[in-house]
Amino acid sequence: MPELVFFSGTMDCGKSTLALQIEHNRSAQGLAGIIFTRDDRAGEGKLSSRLGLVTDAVEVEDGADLYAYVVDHLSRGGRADYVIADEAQFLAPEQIDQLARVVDDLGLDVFAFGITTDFRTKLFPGSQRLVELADRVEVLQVEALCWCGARATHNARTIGGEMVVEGAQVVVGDVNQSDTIGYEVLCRRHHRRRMTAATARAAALSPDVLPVTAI
Ligand SMILES: Nc1ncnc2c1ncn2[C@@H]1O[C@H](COP(=O)(O)OP(=O)(O)O)[C@@H](O)[C@H]1O
Ligand SMILES: Cc1cn([C@H]2C[C@H](O)[C@@H](COP(=O)(O)O)O2)c(=O)[nH]c1=O
Repeated sequence: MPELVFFSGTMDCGKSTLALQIEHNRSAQGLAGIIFTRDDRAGEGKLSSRLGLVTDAVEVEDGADLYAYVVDHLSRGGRADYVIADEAQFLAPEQIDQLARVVDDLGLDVFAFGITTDFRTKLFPGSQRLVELADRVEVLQVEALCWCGARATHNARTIGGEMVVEGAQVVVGDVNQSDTIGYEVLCRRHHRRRMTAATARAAALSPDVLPVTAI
């Protein structure tokens, strides 16, 4: 049975790498896929992983109908055995419905990859719709880690290493950006306390927390 699968996790947990591996393994067996993406850090029409691999993809624009795109591709004699959608958190809920229709009406597997929640721990609308519609939600096995060593479950947005909690939901960016707007994955405890690696380091060095020696 064809399925709509949502592979979800924090930033930097290997989602795009897995998308590229699924693409590689299927195309190595002579299957053809359509790859959708939106706002990848590598630029328009790219699906990229931090391991250095990148492939071309169809950039999804506002209002694009993904079901119509696949039907049009097939009716022009193109081949499609499966569909991959990376950065799926940026898709509109209607576009997730269109992907579900690709599964149900065209009989193709759809593999969607994305982060579930934003820097304020709120669901992205596209991810919410995926959780609502997917046949399966798979959490990636590679654990991204918080600076404290615990499993990272949340995404923090940072400016100069300090966590911010206000701003637009969508700001394309990367982890390990200390000077500009960046992101850091944290465990819930440290996300709640707004404690990033930089602020934890600063607190550890602060004279307020140095041990007091009796004179
Ligand atoms: N230099 C490296 N050597 C080995 N693994 C790396 C390296 N850089 C990144 N990775 C792996 O790649 C993962 C990020 O993969 P990526 O597919 O870009 O993540 P996502 O799409 O979930 O944001 C990291 O969690 C890490 O496991
Ligand atoms: C938490 C959060 C992230 N983003 C952006 C930042 C990146 O461009 C992508 C996630 O990409 P990845 O391949 O999973 O690392 O999402 C955002 O726009 N808003 C947020 O709150």
